[in-house]
Amino acid sequence: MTRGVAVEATGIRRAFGPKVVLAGLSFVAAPGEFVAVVGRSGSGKSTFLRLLAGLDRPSAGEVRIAGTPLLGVCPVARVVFQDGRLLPWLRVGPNVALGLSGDARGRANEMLARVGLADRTNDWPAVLSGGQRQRVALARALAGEPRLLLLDEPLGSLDALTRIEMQRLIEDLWLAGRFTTVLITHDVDEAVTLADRVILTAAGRVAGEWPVAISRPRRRDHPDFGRLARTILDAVMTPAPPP
Ligand SMILES: Nc1ncnc2c1ncn2[C@@H]1O[C@H](COP(=O)(O)OP(=O)(O)OP(=O)(O)O)[C@@H](O)[C@H]1O
Repeated sequence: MTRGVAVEATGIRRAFGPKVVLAGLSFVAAPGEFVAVVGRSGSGKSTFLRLLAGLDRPSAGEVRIAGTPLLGVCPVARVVFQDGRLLPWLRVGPNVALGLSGDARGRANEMLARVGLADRTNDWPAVLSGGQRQRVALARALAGEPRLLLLDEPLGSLDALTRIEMQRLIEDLWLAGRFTTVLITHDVDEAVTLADRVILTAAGRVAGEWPVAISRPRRRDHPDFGRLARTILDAVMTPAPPP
């Protein structure tokens, strides 16, 4: 059973003063789908994610979550940012439980165990490694039982090995929870490893789209993997006209 919601963005335009960042972007994700977003730096990926989270409003166009127009902060979405954004004055356990009430607090410990950090609940964020901090951020997002998980380069600051471990963890958690997931990444291999579908943003729109039909867990030495990753990378590198 999927817990994920349908996501629909139609004709999204977002300008900051004269600067047009999104120029009529349209996007659909099915309930429980895992979509990765790649694109050059500055192509509007984070802006798009913030709009899906309801942390920002489009200048024109509409976002619908589970068929309902999004008018404020999306109540069923949780976001994980690159730096984790843990509160330094709260220990790990309270960071994960933040915003949860009553019975839901038990889930904080459960999620810490799921990300392998059950024994770190009394530690301060400052003593954790970068990978551990991102695990805590993931646990915090998942403790809120999101039906839409929005990941903005969550593994961008991690070393290569930790990154691969975290990719496996994200895939396992997603397979177990089947929340709809949108992952922004600069790493095309990461996108092809994790996503059901990869989209490319350029010139303020979705400029390319590739379903990933390789069975999970995916191996990078699979012949289709390298072929698809090269095709996507070539598209990312192709210069786009301004929006
Ligand atoms: N609040 C804002 N005010 C003005 N300009 C903004 C604002 N937010 C984003 N921008 C601009 O919009 C453009 C797209 O930014 P955004 O962060 O969405 O891109 P991105 O694709 O996520 O980039 P990166 O991959 O480098 O994180 C950039 O040129 C950025 O400077």
